[in-house]
Amino acid sequence: MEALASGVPGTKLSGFSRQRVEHRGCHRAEALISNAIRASREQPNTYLRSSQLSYNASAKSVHLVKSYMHVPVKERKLTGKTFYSSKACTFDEDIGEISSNNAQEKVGVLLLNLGGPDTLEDVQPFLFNLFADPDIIRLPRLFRFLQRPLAQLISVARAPKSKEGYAAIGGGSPLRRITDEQAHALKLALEKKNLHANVYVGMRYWHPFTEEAIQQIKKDNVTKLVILPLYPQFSISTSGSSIRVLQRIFREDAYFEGLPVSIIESWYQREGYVKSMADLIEKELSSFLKPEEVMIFFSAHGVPVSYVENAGDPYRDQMEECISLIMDELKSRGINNSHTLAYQSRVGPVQWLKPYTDEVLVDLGQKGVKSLLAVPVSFVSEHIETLEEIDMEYKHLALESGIENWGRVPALGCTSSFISDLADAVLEALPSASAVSKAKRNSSEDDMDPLQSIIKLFFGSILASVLLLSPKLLSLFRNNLL
Ligand SMILES: C=CC1=C(C)c2cc3[nH]c(cc4nc(cc5[nH]c(cc1n2)c(C)c5CCC(=O)O)C(CCC(=O)O)=C4C)c(C)c3C=C
Ligand SMILES: [Fe+2]
Repeated sequence: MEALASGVPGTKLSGFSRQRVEHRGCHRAEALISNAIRASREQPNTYLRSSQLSYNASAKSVHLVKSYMHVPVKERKLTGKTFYSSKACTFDEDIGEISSNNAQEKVGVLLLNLGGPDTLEDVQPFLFNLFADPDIIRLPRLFRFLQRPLAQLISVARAPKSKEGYAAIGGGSPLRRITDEQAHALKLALEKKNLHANVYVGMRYWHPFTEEAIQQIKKDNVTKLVILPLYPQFSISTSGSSIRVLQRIFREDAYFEGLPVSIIESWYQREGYVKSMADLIEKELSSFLKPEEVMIFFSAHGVPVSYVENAGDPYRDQMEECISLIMDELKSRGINNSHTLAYQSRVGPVQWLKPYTDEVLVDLGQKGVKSLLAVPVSFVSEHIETLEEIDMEYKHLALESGIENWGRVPALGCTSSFISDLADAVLEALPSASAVSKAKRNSSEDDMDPLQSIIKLFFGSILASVLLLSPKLLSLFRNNLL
């Protein structure tokens, strides 16, 4: 192996990711290096840290290893685990022919998603799974043993309200069907691009569970795996939670420990995604009588403020960056509508990201906005929060508040430009697949001595009883706020 070029200095940065691009034939070696340098300069917030190009004479291939860093849009003090703040960066350069899989290689793509109840009977157990997730209800370590009893309590209390919502959209979530369709479309798109891969679906809170998909991947003897969460932006509560489940499984299974894996943590910044969103918005705007007067209303799923401000969740930064990329794309097409971003679907009594969608709608109506186009932006399938919350609740509220013309952009679903871009993301991620090293256990609780555990349990139980029987909590149940 002969090194051809290396080294580009970086600047003050806060995390880095590595991408390996394989290119057949060495005639474009110099061009690739200069492209990489140019691309790193053109990528906002991204800097090429180093690059190394080597030529393998026997394989007749050139390897370009690019290490580059990402600086978050706004510097925030991250007190949480830095694991959550990194993201896989990709260049939109033409990397030439990507090697299609050889005979022994079995590529798998695992799509991660939230999952939803198939029937009304599934609603309460689905909610239990959701609230039992420590990435959804983040209890202090001392109270972790309360996670499941609390999940039981909250899921039973919330089920009637959730059931009404699912009943209004046909008696269950469409998420499983749509995600299966996306998986099928992605498999076809990959085949078109010369990659034969099995595409699996792993849901976090309902069937088919991530654990089921993982068993199938092992059965199929997959030799390289790309993990693709179907959330454009990363949040601790969505992609982070699913990746945490995978990390636990991988740690405990020798097969997965040795399996080359590549995780695409977020992809809201991909040109294909941004353009596909802009296409949908442009099309929907044209259905208004006076398209130029329509306000584009991005409605993102909220998360509690504490995720962003205390736990280092990059979600809000990524969401803001995503909106500005979509608006830039629209501007480049001569579409200069006004726009705004608000957060929907808050649950429970804590503070969530603001401004809240319902409050902004009322405000805009009062200020005299007459035409509004709602754009769901955290998720790429139709689901309860688009079909019920936006199309029914928010539409009703908007019309009541003085907005006269209402429209809603559909979710991307199986839009071909979008699926084709996801396929490109998979192809670009494949070369960097590497075995997941055995993560160090960092839970001091696992190593706690038995006496310490008993003391914690004792005081924890007293506090828990006080908490659970507190008038505030009981009134929340009565008022159906949970
Ligand atoms: C209680 C905390 C919740 C956080 C944090 C949260 C983050 C979050 N969720 C999505 C996407 C979806 N959530 C969906 C349903 C749903 N989510 C919560 C709670 C939190 N979500 C609940 C209680 C429910 C159930 C429905 C309800 O009772 O309101 C779904 C819908 C699935 C479906 O069945 O159609 C999606 C999708 C994102 C993107 C996100 C953080 C960024
Ligand atoms: Fe949610």
